Amino acid sequence: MFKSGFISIIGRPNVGKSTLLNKLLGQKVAITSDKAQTTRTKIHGVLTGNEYQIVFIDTPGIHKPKHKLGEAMVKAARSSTIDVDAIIFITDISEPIGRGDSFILEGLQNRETPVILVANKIDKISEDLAKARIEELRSMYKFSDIIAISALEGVNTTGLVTLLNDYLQEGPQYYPAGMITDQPERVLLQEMIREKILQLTREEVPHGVAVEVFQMEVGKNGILDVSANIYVERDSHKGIIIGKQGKLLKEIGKRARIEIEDFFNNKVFLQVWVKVKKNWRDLPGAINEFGLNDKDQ
Ligand SMILES: Nc1nc2c(ncn2[C@@H]2O[C@H](COP(=O)(O)OP(=O)(O)OP(=O)(O)O)[C@@H](O)[C@H]2O)c(=O)[nH]1
Repeated sequence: MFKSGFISIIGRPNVGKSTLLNKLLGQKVAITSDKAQTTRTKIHGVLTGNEYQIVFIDTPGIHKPKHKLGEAMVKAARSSTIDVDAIIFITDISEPIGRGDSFILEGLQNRETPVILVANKIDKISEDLAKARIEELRSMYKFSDIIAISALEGVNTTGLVTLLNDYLQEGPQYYPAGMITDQPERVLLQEMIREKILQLTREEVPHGVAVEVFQMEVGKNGILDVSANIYVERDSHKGIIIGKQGKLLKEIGKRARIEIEDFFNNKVFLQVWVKVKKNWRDLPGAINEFGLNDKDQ
């Protein structure tokens, strides 16, 4: 009997949702960073075994939105919990349980969908402390299962897949076996470039960055030509991203090119430009244009 199902991964920003998804799939489909609010849209990741298929939905971290983009992100995360077979509520167990966690759990009360507590980052704290925090969480919600893992180090992640199999139902294979994400290649490239910006800049800048790949074609010489615009919200941010004598932009381009070459197994010529689009995170038009609206709503 073939089993399948949809499982949504939700939690506060920065708890490790995307890291978990990538680990479960054995391939990077969602970018990660040490900055909160890295993921901006819902991302489907597909795990296919001999007898099962799990479609994971990675979501933006649930937070108090400060602009229209934030509102769209939280809406995307919330809508992902509807019509799924199970919800993974993932938390960073190395940090004290805070208002952010209880806020999400309150929103999940009275749901019929089972909620699995995934206590992540156990590599960072003692077992006793992890146990105490898990107990505290258990008193806040009636979880259908609880598992402690390290998404980064892959501790207990296969155990999680085994556990998730119990939540699947007899059903079709929704995606072909070799497909691991529904994101178009263009979007993957945009995200790869944005990840490098997140890695190389500090708090204020990366949140206001959007990347648009507007050209992607293999030239006669066999090299893949990729051209992209990086949009920032302020002139000062443009200067930061370009860096002294263009150094930072060069490094962003270099790191992104290496990853894109690796992804396509092809030589790549990457060109990037930095443009200012004032306060785009509050412009519904720009959010639509960058594909950041929640399409299911
Ligand atoms: N030590 C440790 N770090 C982890 C673990 N899982 C994730 N991280 C780190 O936590 C940070 C956030 O990880 P992400 O996967 O981007 O978190 P996210 O929940 O998807 O974040 P948003 O997109 O902002 O909602 C990154 O620096 C990860 O490397 C873990 O199990 N152990």
